[in-house]
Amino acid sequence: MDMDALKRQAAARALEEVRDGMKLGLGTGSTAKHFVELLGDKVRAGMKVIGVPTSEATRADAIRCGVPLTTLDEIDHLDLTIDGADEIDPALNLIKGGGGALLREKIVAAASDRMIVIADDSKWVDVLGRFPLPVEVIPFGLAATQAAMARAFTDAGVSGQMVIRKGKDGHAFVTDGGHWIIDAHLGRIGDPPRLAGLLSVIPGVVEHGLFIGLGSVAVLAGAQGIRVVERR
Ligand SMILES: O=C(CO)[C@H](O)[C@H](O)COP(=O)(O)O
Repeated sequence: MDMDALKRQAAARALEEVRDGMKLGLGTGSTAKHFVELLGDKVRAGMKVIGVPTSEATRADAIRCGVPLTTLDEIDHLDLTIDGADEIDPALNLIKGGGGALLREKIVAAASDRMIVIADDSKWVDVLGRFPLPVEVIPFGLAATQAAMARAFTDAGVSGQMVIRKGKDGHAFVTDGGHWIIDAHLGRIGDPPRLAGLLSVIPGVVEHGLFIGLGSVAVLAGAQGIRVVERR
């Protein structure tokens, strides 16, 4: 089975957790897009839900699929967020931000009672860090921010190249919030909560892609079927 079919299976399994009347966080990326499409089918069949999109891309998808939307200005709390991830470890720590939406994704996940992470099982890893860690930064003072990030990496026992993400036009990729992303190629992140804490206090860092304690359940689709892993 191809990867895209696995992503859709994970999305379909997560949809079983959605109940009438729920306020939902809608993730970003190819797996989350499947979820939004399947949710649109349910809405057309009469299900009443309302969603908060985590990116302009997801907003457009949700509108196309007929999913009613609101914002975290109008409501301050969500029942459930369903989102993809770039890596998931056994503690359900995540690396997110491959699609550049990590800031809104984290705000939405943090406003939710539960977060279901949907993925094909290639995203499951023993230790986070093979996927470059996205860090959303303010362009002002970039060299100083990168120097502070390098010190944080040393303190957390990791190291690696920092690459400013480029868009298709060859210029710096700009997030929905107007910031840039540095992809940090760290290899193995032995203590993700420690690194998360060290990055969070750097002034030029808007947010980082380590999601610690936010994922409640992971739904992983693989050749052998679907595995549901709950955070202990
Ligand atoms: O964090 C994300 C976007 O910022 C995505 O959830 C992550 O990149 C996974 O994407 P995909 O489902 O396309 O593999």
